[in-house]
Amino acid sequence: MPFSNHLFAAFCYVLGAYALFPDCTNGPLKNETICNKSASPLARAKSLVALYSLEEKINATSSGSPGVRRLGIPPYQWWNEGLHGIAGPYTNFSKQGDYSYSTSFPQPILMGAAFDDALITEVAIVISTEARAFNNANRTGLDFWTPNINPFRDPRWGRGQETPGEDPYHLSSYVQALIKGLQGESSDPYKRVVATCKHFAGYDIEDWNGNLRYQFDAQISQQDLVEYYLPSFESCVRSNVGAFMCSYNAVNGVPTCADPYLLQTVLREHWGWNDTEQWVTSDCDAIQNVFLPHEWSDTREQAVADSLIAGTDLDCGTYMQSHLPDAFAQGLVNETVLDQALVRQYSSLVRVGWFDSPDDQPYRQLGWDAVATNASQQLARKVATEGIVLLKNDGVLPLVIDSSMSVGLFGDWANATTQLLGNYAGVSTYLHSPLWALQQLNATVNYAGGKPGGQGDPTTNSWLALQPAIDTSDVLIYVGGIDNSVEEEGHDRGSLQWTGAQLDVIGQLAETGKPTIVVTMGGGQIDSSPIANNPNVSALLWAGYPGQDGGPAILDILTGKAAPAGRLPQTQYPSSYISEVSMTNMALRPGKNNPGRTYKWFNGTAIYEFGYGLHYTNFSANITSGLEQSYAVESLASNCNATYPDQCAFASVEVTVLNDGNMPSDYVALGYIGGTHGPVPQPKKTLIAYQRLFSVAGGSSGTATLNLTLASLARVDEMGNKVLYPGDYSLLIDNQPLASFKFTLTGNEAGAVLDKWPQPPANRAKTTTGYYVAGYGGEQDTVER
Ligand SMILES: O=[N+]([O-])c1ccc(O[C@@H]2O[C@@H](CO)[C@H](O)[C@H]2O)cc1
Repeated sequence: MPFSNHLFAAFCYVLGAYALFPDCTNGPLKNETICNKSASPLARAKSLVALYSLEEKINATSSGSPGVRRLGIPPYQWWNEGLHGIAGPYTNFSKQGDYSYSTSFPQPILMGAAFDDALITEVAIVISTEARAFNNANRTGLDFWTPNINPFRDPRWGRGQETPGEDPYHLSSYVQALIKGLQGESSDPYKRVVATCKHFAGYDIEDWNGNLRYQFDAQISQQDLVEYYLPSFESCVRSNVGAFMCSYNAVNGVPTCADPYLLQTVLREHWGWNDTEQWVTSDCDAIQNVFLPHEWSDTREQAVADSLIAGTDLDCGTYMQSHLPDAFAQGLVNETVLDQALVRQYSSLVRVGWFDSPDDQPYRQLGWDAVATNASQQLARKVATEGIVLLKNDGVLPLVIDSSMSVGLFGDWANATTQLLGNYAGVSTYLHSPLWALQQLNATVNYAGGKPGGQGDPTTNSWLALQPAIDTSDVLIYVGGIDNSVEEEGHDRGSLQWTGAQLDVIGQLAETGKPTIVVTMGGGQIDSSPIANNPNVSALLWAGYPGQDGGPAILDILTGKAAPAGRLPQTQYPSSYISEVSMTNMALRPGKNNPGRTYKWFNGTAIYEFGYGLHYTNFSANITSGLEQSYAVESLASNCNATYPDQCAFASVEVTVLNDGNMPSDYVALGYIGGTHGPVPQPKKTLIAYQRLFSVAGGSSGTATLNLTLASLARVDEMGNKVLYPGDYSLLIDNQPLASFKFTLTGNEAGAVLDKWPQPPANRAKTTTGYYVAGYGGEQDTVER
């Protein structure tokens, strides 16, 4: 469906006065199993689907499901977004008054920089609470197409801002915390909302040199898939996430929405994702793309049949609605597969309580007073503050800003409004810019920011008069960087350099010799070496897209009201990096025309490394206890009986962190495994645990507990197996190896396999027949194509 049609559908939906929920008390279904609260979600959903005609079933494959009036099933819009607050094309914010706004948190790239998983759960609880309140007012749905957890592999990616960063362990841990807050505990009688892990898999190109996301075929080795592209998705499965979204691109020749290997063999069979109440949606219009431009299927009918059979249960769009009737007529698909898809959808709606009366569940009582509360406003500011990263400081920070001071404020972002939010934002409670925040502090403010739209202008013509503001100020603050005019959905960056005239202006400020502080914004890192290397620039901060209270959060850090402790969630590469590797090269390890990707494999020198972040004080980390010197690989592996090797404990390491300075500060302990073991080349180091410590007072210590499992030690072989290898191991905090934590594993050079990876079928050609499709409720079917 073209964009304009989606907009039209959104318009109709927002205007439509639909019934909210099926009426299981008085409606036509009241005596059916679907309304029986003591029956299982599977039995309830099956009973409903059994009442549908084929036409009604086909209609229900669309994200804009029309419902079935004769059965009292209202329309349901599945497409809802919630990346950093409720949002999306079908969420209805009033023009004013109740439900006219909600809480807008920072973009995930900044939330990821906080390395504070408990805080992410708190954020997600606010989002799911606000979602429920909006849903009760018929303004949004109960499932949300968030999180975006494709790892931020290449700094050019226009949507890296939507992710927590580049490291797969970090993403996996973050997403587990997030899903817990969005959905609630697995044991809860009702899910808060359904979360959707997207985009499965290998999706991280928008439009780079004519390589469009709708068409791109990502060539990924099994080793890189298991090591890098899939762990965050596996973490979703273990978090019992309710939905997955397959992506626009193909992986190794097969469009993901039509790939039974990814959707069935990996997702449901190998990882064990629930087969009866968890569903896969396509990305929007991705099923159409299976036909064109992928040309995977020869006809439109074949494309919808291929996708449904492969395991895509819902179509964002109307392509299945339009073409399934002919696919059935041509015998390309049977009703068992369609029933399976619908049973998954409706079981999921049972789990959020769609069919049950408001008295049965707390979430149906939530109203406007649960939205944008004081506590959620404070949380939005806190998470931004926790994420901000201090990259450079000659001692000028923290700044005392009082009425005696005259502060010059410059840059495109100084008076930012919606820029603060980044993409996939709803309507926020307010938008507090750095200028607004500075004006609350009682100092004299000399503002000379760029005008909106100045990003593309390589001159300072559109800027307010700089010189008078410079001359009358004691300290100069520049707030700039990039925004969604440079990095966005559908558009990757062509350069990692600062845009427009920004560096010229920063140079002009620094030349005065007055304290000059630069705050850089945006999701993808920009090469800030000219700032890092300029001795006249006193300080540099990175603040991502900081959300509705971004300005106050920045000022909290600048003034020392909060101490900086965020860490970069992605590598800041030199701008030459992008001429050394094509964006379409998915390999992580260095090789021909590839200097390697991420902190693990990049063989050049980063401007600022992943995990980098300064404080207003000094920390040193150490451990008091050592480890046994030697372990046998075989016995470690054979003693590990848990379903997942990372549930088998190896060691719990207590790291003592001393604050050597005066200021209290948070500190993020990032624990890495280093050493020489397993296949070559070796990664420089691998993040395996982290913990944020809070308010460690000057002169005292905090303790971080890093829980190491066998998965912390495992490496991935070329076939994608997770293997425990003999060799030398060390534990590092940041780049500092802990002297007393070194050990060896002994055993056969081949190591011991902890998790055997299912290989893709040798023949993945489109003519393959007889794809295996697991049936629901224990039955299994092989569907002939
Ligand atoms: O036609 N449109 O209006 C439209 C808008 C956004 C869009 O992007 C896709 O939709 C999002 C659904 O969650 C996915 O994250 C993204 O890849 C795809 C299509």
